[in-house]
Formats: sequence, C-alpha cells, structure tokens
Amino acid sequence: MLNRHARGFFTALFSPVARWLLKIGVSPDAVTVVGTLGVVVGALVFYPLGQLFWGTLFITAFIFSDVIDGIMARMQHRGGRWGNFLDSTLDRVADGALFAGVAVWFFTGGANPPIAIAAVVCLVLGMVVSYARAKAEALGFHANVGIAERAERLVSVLVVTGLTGLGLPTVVLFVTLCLLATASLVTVVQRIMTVHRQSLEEPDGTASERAA
Ligand SMILES: CCCCCCCC/C=C\CCCCCCCC(=O)OC[C@H](COP(=O)(O)OP(=O)(O)OC[C@H]1O[C@@H](n2ccc(N)nc2=O)[C@H](O)[C@@H]1O)OC(=O)CCCCCCC/C=C\CCCCCCCC
Ligand SMILES: O=P([O-])([O-])O[C@@H]1[C@@H](O)[C@H](O)[C@@H](O)[C@H](O)[C@@H]1O
Ligand SMILES: [Mg+2]
Ligand SMILES: [Mg+2]
Repeated sequence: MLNRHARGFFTALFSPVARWLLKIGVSPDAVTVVGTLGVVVGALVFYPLGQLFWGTLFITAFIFSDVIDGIMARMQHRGGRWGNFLDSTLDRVADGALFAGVAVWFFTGGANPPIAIAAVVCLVLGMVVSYARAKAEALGFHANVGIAERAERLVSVLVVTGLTGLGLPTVVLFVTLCLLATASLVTVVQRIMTVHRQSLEEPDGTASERAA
C-alpha cells in the first residue's frame, strides 16, 4: 500500500540524488548492491551491539537505495529483467539481515527471547510474502496485494526499533512484531487467494503457456 501511495512523493524527493549519481557515473546496480550492504552492516553490526537507535538511522540512510536504484534505471530508460531480479533478490538479503539483527540482540544482550522469536517469525513470513509474489509472477499470475508489503514491514520495524533505542518500553516492539507477523500471515493468505482466484478464471494451460 505504501508502495503505491508514497511512490510519487519519494520519486520526487530522490530524483535529484538519482540524477546526480548518474552524472558522476554511478550505476543503478551499484546503488542496489551498496544499499543492501549498508543495510546488512547496520542490521548485523549495530543491532547485535544494542545500538538500536543509531543502527536504525544507519539502516534508514541506506534502505532508501531501493527507491533510488529504480529511479536511476528509469532515467536511463533501462529497467530490464536483470535489474528487476537483482533488486528483488537483494531486497530479501536486506530484509533478512534486518530482522536477524533484531533477533540476535534480543537473544543475547537484549535478553528478551519473546521479541527475538517474534522477529524470526516476521523474517520467515516476510520471505514467504515475497516468494508468493515472485512464484505467482513466474507462473503468469499477479500477486502484488496484501496489507504487509515490504514498505509496511520495513517502516513498522524500523520506527519502533529506533524508538526502542531511545527508551520506548520493549513491550511496544514485541506487540509491533506480533502485529506485523499477523499482518504478514494475512498477506500470504491474500496472495494465495488472489492467485487461486486467477487460476479458476484462467484454466490450467493458459498461465503455463504464458510462463513458458
Ligand atoms: C526517531 C526514531 C528513529 C526512527 C528513524 C526513522 C525510521 C525509519 C523510517 C522510515 C524508513 C523506512 C523506509 C522504508 C523504505 C521502503 C523501501 C521500499 O520498500 O521501497 C519500495 C519502493 C521501491 O520498490 P522497488 O525496488 O520494487 O521499485 P524500484 O523503483 O526500485 O523499481 C524496480 C525496478 O527498477 C529497475 N532496476 C532496479 C534496480 C536496478 N539495479 N536496476 C534496475 O533496472 C528494474 O526494472 C526493477 O524492476 O519504493 C517506493 O515505492 C517508494 C515508497 C517507499 C515507502 C517509504 C515509506 C516511508 C514513509 C514514511 C516513513 C515514516 C518515518 C517516520 C519516522 C518517525 C519516527 C518516530
Ligand atoms: O512487498 P513484497 O512482495 O514483500 O516485496 C517486494 C517484492 O515482491 C518485489 O519483487 C520487489 O521489487 C519489491 O521491491 C519488494 O521487495
Ligand atoms: Mg529498488
Ligand atoms: Mg526493491
């Protein structure tokens, strides 16, 4: 949902940066890779050290690369299958690192296994949400539906984790992660149902012909 409603705003916000990066010879792929590395460092270095606030700021500085790389590609009138693949694949790396970093801290120094377990559940369900869409699209269906797409998952965990680093009671993060896990599960069901509905509308054979 955020993706659709906020895309215009963030495109306008980051287009000058995208244009400048292209001007100095940076490629969209480089932005995708460096942005992912930045998120991974923030999540797997700062968070396990208990630096939830500074880690969130560090991650946030890099996570918007996922917006910028596409803007750059469109400015170059690119946007091919390779970029699509790289962007989506590295999104999973960033998402996995983010929730893993939260889990590591709360399994260790943060001494709060319920939060750590909730973070792992969110990690797994988030991957299933994205895989369902990828598999659907590979079979000629669409499945970019659901109440917990990537932007929603990222905003919710980053804002609350960041605020937890500023002293917000940890129970808020636990409740947030439980709600996010529930929303992610609902999104998986939504995507399964939307693909099932399409499969009933398009008898087997047509979708596989398109996917072939
Ligand atoms: C005070 C306490 C600390 C709190 C600090 C602040 C916390 C953090 C707050 C917010 C940060 C979270 C932001 C989440 C970012 C979301 C990233 C995301 O999901 O982006 C989604 C899209 C981009 O999607 P995608 O990658 O699919 O599209 P692209 O445009 O990249 O196109 C892909 C195609 O491009 C081609 N291509 C790509 C790459 C490549 N290398 N080559 C290519 O060719 C190819 O064809 C690809 O197919 O982004 C959007 O859609 C924009 C919407 C993003 C939504 C952001 C939501 C943030 C909103 C509010 C934040 C609230 C903060 C409040 C803080 C208050 C704290 C109390
Ligand atoms: O919202 P979601 O389906 O979990 O995840 C999305 C992927 O399905 C999509 O392939 C990618 O381009 C988006 O950037 C986002 O990562
Ligand atoms: Mg992107
Ligand atoms: Mg992406």
